[in-house]
Amino acid sequence: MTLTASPDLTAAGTGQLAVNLDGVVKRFGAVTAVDGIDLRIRPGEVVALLGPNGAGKTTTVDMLLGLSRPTEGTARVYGRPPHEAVALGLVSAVMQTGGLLKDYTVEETVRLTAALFGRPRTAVAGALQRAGIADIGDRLVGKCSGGQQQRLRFAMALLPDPELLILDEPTTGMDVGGRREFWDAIRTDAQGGRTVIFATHYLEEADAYADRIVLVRRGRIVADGTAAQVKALAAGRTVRATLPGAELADLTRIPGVDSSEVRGDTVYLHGRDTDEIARHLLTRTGARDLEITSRNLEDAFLTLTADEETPA
Ligand SMILES: Nc1ncnc2c1ncn2[C@@H]1O[C@H](COP(=O)(O)OP(=O)(O)OP(=O)(O)O)[C@@H](O)[C@H]1O
Repeated sequence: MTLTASPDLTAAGTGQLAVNLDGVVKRFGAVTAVDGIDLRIRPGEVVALLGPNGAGKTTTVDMLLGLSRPTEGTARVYGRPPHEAVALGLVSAVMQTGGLLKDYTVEETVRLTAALFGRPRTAVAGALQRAGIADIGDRLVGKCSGGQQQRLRFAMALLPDPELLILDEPTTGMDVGGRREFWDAIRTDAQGGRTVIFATHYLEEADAYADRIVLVRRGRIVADGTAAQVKALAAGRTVRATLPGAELADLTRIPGVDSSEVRGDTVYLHGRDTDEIARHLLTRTGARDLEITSRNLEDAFLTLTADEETPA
């Protein structure tokens, strides 16, 4: 199955860039984890990298954090190679696990981190406050919930006052309440202008907390737009028709088509104005047996990110 995102959703803006990935490919031996990603993120954007397991999200995040280098292409963060941006404190990360000692209190943990990285003590109270954990400063880390531990990692990441915060699937395993409190803290902080990139496979999380959703499948971007644009793309309908010998490239050019798919003699055309698509098919092509169906957000996400072998 092949799907194409509508061109207006893939257009990148101009201006000073927080992140600039240009033709980035990452291979691990025979495995191509990232297969040609171009991504431009402006300062202050809150961006979700959304995709199923194995889509290449963590590999992309690792390159943005300078933990690995692209096999091809270039990665720049605030105009610099990522490892330099990290060393300068321009970027920090909230990872999913690790890095916490359970016998320290919340506040001691942040103080210790500040001391280790030469951050001023005055930054500690502010970081606890911004992460929404100032009231549990004397709680032992081992007694904190999963959500509180993530907000503690968030507080630690805030110490250098980074321009860009990167979160790799930060709420995996958290309950609904913990996730909400965690994201409320991130959102409130981002209102101050910090750039935030988070990887997730929770569609609702991307929808609720990102200004922009970048859908990744098999190491490629398959859709890129504001949450509202991707939602509109996802909220469209599908025209199914029998059209032997159809070429994907021709289908994608039909007015109103956002994405298309060919399976044998059957074509699937997805778009917002399915009447227009149906009219075109009936008047300009030999299509027959038309059927129009609605898709919900979840279906659309699965379709956009499904593997080639998986029927949509
Ligand atoms: N160090 C590595 N060596 C070999 N293959 C790797 C390595 N790291 C990642 N991969 C492969 O690259 C692909 C992308 O993996 P990646 O972890 O980036 O995906 P992801 O979107 O973050 O998935 P998940 O949601 O499961 O974390 C997968 O097929 C994975 O098995």
